[in-house]
Amino acid sequence: MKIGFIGLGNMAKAMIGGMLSKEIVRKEDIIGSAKTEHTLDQVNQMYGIMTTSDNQLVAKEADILFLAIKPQFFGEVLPEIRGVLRKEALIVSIAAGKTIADIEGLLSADIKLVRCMPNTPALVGEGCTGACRNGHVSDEEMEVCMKLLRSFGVAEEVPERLINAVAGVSGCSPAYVFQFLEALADGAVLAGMPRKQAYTFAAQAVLGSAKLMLETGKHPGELKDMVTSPAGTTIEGVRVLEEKGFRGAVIDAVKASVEKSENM
Ligand SMILES: NC(=O)C1=CN([C@@H]2O[C@H](COP(=O)(O)OP(=O)(O)OC[C@H]3O[C@@H](n4cnc5c(N)ncnc54)[C@H](O)[C@@H]3O)[C@@H](O)[C@H]2O)C=CC1
Ligand SMILES: O=C(O)[C@@H]1CCC=N1
Repeated sequence: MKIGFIGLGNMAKAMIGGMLSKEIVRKEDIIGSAKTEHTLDQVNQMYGIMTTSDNQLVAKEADILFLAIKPQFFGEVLPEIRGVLRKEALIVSIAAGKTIADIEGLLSADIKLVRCMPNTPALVGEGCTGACRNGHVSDEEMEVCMKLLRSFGVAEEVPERLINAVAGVSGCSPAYVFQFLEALADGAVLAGMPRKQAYTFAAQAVLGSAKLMLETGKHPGELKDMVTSPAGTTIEGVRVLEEKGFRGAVIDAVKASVEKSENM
């Protein structure tokens, strides 16, 4: 099975890195195209996959073709590959904001199409992907696609109406988490900790908290209460975050991302 990537940017590299590390596909089975020589050389050297500037070659070869370009370039790139796609190929778009109807409109209503929303932790096998499909993708074909998406993390099928919510909660949120991590570490630096150590402690605290929630299945409020001793140190910090509108700000950030996806 040949896997094609049109676009070899941050998200494609994370997915390819994740797929190869799980040995779900071999590097010989991946071919990718991008715009600049620099990217083509870089990705070829990083992963040993075949790279080319020829989008049509990738589209012709791929059994599963990932559209990993920015949504703004769909109008330019999709008409370029429309004529060479194989009828049985599965097209998988990872673009924010581009609906199944948009993509069918640019390619053909007859294509087998999956629209998904991954995230960059795919690079370390901890991605999170929501995926939906059009009516031409059979259960068996979807399972093959989901297996590929699961090679770099959690992947679940969702109705298309929830794809923008997936973008908000997991596609975009690594950026919010990194903002939080940077700030958390700054707080530790303010208290005298060396910066490198502060990043390790901040990241491990977030990793451990996420794992604790996933593995215990406990409500986040209950887990918060387990940290928060009466008249203790944590409640002081919790009070400040509530005063500053931390939770409202996070909800608004997700809402803004969802709305941007809707209006792209
Ligand atoms: N970065 C992220 O965290 C996530 C990105 N996405 C989606 O992934 C897609 C790609 O995003 P990024 O990887 O962040 O962008 P990027 O800017 O890092 O990569 C885009 C790639 O497309 C290539 N490209 C540009 N024009 C091209 C053309 N005409 N033909 C072939 N290749 C061309 C560029 O050379 C580059 O390799 C977007 O549609 C985005 O919505 C989805 C989920 C998360
Ligand atoms: O910012 C973006 O548009 C992309 C899509 C989801 C995450 N990054």
